[in-house]
Amino acid sequence: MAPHLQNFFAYVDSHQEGFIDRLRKAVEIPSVSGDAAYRNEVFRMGEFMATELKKLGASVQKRDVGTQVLNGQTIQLPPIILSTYGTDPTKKTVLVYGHYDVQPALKEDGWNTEPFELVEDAQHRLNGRGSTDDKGPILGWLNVIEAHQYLGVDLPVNLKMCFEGMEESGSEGLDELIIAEAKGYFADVDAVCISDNYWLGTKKPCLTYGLRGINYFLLEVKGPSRDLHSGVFGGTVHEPMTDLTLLLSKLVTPNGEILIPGISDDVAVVTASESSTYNTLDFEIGELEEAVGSKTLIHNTAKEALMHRWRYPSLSLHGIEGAFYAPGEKTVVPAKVIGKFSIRSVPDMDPERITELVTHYVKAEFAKLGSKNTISIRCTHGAKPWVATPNHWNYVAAAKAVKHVFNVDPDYTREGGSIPVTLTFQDALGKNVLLLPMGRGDDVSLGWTSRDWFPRSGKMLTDRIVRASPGAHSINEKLDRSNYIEGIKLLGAYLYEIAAVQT
Ligand SMILES: C[C@H](N)C(=O)N[C@@H](Cc1c[nH]cn1)C(=O)O
Ligand SMILES: [Zn+2]
Ligand SMILES: [Zn+2]
Repeated sequence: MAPHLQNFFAYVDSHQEGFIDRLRKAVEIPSVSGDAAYRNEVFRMGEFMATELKKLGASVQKRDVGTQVLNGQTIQLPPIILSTYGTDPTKKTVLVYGHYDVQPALKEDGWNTEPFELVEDAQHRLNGRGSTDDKGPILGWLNVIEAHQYLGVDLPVNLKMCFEGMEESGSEGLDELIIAEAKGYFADVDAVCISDNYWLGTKKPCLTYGLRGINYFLLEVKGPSRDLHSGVFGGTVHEPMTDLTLLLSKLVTPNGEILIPGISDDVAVVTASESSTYNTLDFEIGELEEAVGSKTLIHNTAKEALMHRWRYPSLSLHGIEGAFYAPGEKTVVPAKVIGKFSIRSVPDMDPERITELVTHYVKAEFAKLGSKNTISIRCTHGAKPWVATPNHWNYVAAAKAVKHVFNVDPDYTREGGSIPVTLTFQDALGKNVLLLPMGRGDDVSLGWTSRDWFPRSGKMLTDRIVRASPGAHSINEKLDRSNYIEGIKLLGAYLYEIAAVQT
């Protein structure tokens, strides 16, 4: 290995605590983008990123992208941070993207530790909301810059950084900014790297070349003007919950088959070459069971399961706002309920077509009920699916970096989640996009959001939590210390390989 990389790796190894401290400060800011009550915290996190970048000597622009309506209020969108480190025209320019907002988290959801405190446990897991998604990875880039400054070595490439505070809530404002700046701020970008996903399993690194899209729906059923007593009014009114649960049951079968006519018409057919890519993956069905924390998988083989995670659409029911869920036996008839569900889409599905099909179907099914309640359905945010060809020099460089750090060749994976901006970068800038994950597959496995699932049994709740896997959007999100530290090395090594690779 080249001496500059050896020195860089040694520096990272011996400065772990400082890097963890930076992550600790970031996790302590509850930058939840999906709740208006936390909007100041998202701004505070944006300020934290800007300050850290300026301290490292990077130039920083905080771009205001306007307002949004959330929880019935019009509120300011958090800034998009555009930062530049190095402007040497003889070097390649790499654009890195990540997000500084997080999913919601409450201790009473079943977290073992305070979600907005970074707590290292006996297995050297750094627990805390945003540790892996996506504060650890974005700070990884800053740590790479800091290490080079201390070593007195220039970065081998110019870095452009784009950090947003709305990724978990539809990336509002970002597409427009990228399109507007494609020939401006982003004009000299040679390749794009996003570290905001996870290894397939827990041991082997991967490079990711595909994501599913998402259409998120709110289905509201309204009836009485106020909540009612079921003893007084039960049997006399059309109950919104009855209508809603029936409609939700018409969306998907327990085997995951989506019931909306026409929804799968545009799904790309599996070619023989695509099918063969699943045969070489280092992944067992048992790993998925372990990640899920139960033996409740729909499919029997790893190949089938991964295909349904990566390249077929899925429909998930997320929750019902307005429904009674607290402990106790309240005999309420909720007056208005909002069902929440989303469809993960794949090539060649189109978000607008999906919304059309869903809206038409839900309204037609509602009409069959003969209910006098009213419904409204809307898609709150959408993202298109994305697939790249992983033989580009961007991927070649990343594979070499993986080899330097982990001494293995990476797996090539797709991902079931969504990062709305990926396709925009690819299309608007016309550049290759690589996903280079830092965290492990079990950072993201869904643990039980126990408050909703086991609302009435404290005992059962505890039993479940003990067995639950950690989760990026669920309880006990974590980033293993070694993934953070080796991940910093990986990001740095990637920049060296980008500088060296033939284009
Ligand atoms: C893969 C990425 N780290 C992620 O978690 N993306 C989210 C994006 C999203 C969309 N609606 C809400 N969040 C995801 O795939 O759920
Ligand atoms: Zn993320
Ligand atoms: Zn996320």
